[in-house]
Amino acid sequence: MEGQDVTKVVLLACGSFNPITNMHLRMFELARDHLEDTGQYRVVKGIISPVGDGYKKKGLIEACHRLAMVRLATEDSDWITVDAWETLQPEWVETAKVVRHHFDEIFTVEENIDDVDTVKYPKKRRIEENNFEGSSVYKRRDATQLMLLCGADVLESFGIPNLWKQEDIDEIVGRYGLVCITRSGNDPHKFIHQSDTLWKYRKNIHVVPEWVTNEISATQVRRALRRGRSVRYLLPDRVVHYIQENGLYSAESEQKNADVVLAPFQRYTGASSS
Ligand SMILES: Nc1ncnc2c1ncn2[C@@H]1O[C@H](COP(=O)(O)OP(=O)(O)OP(=O)(O)O)[C@@H](O)[C@H]1O
Ligand SMILES: O=C(O)c1ccc[n+]([C@@H]2O[C@H](COP(=O)([O-])O)[C@@H](O)[C@H]2O)c1
Repeated sequence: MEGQDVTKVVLLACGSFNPITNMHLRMFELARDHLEDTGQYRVVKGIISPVGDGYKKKGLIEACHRLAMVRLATEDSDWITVDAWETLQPEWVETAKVVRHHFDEIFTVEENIDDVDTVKYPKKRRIEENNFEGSSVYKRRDATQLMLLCGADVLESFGIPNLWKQEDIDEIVGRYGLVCITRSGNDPHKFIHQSDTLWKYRKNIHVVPEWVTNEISATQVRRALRRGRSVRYLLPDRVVHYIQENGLYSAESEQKNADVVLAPFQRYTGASSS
């Protein structure tokens, strides 16, 4: 029987998924094992949220295809799902807003369950902490916690000057929590140590080591496809077939958005989108 102090967790992964790879799916398995090993959490759901076309990153193919591939990739999973809300927004949505949207969805469902329960039990209100200090996110004991799941490159991108808004980092890490999968070339522990913000919220950041070095990246997959090389076993078979049937990822598609001078996420940095 589950202990009183086990917190239910929903994991949310945001990214281009251009295309989804086996490593994206593996991230969820690694994160679930790591969190559940602590005895403090039970992971009840994983959500993949592909970025919309408004992100305008170079080489980003149409959202409908990226979404279809994630659907095929998660078809057999009994806990990892795809959510199209972010993907279908006409403009790029900052990640903090995406996390907030999903939190509100979970909150609404739980409040509705509470409303039904009120007939028998007094209504339990969720009390949000106004400041994000400390590790506990919500005072209501049975509330589901939403955590952002990402690779160490995304965590380290918090340090790129003006790329992320400071208040968004505070909200994501301080209010919700982060699960970060190590990636070769990144040192999340060192990065957390060197950032005052991340150090302050370190109890909300779960760093998950990937012992089997697995450097599948969507960039490498697109490159292989452009060159007519096999990508079998890097991606779920159904995704490989979808790419073949729809003739996705060519030299031409890699030039998509190449003429975009300043993509929305580069609004402050002017950094290259390639
Ligand atoms: N090999 C990997 N190890 C750990 N995390 C990964 C790995 N590949 C992707 N991720 C994480 O998956 C999430 C979504 O990633 P994204 O769609 O940008 O894939 P990507 O392979 O990094 O893409 P690209 O090569 O196009 O930049 C991000 O949080 C990213 O850090
Ligand atoms: O919210 C932000 O300010 C922000 C700034 C840069 C990147 N992001 C998100 O980080 C993810 C990065 O994905 P990718 O494929 O560009 O590595 C994607 O979901 C973006 O929406 C978010």
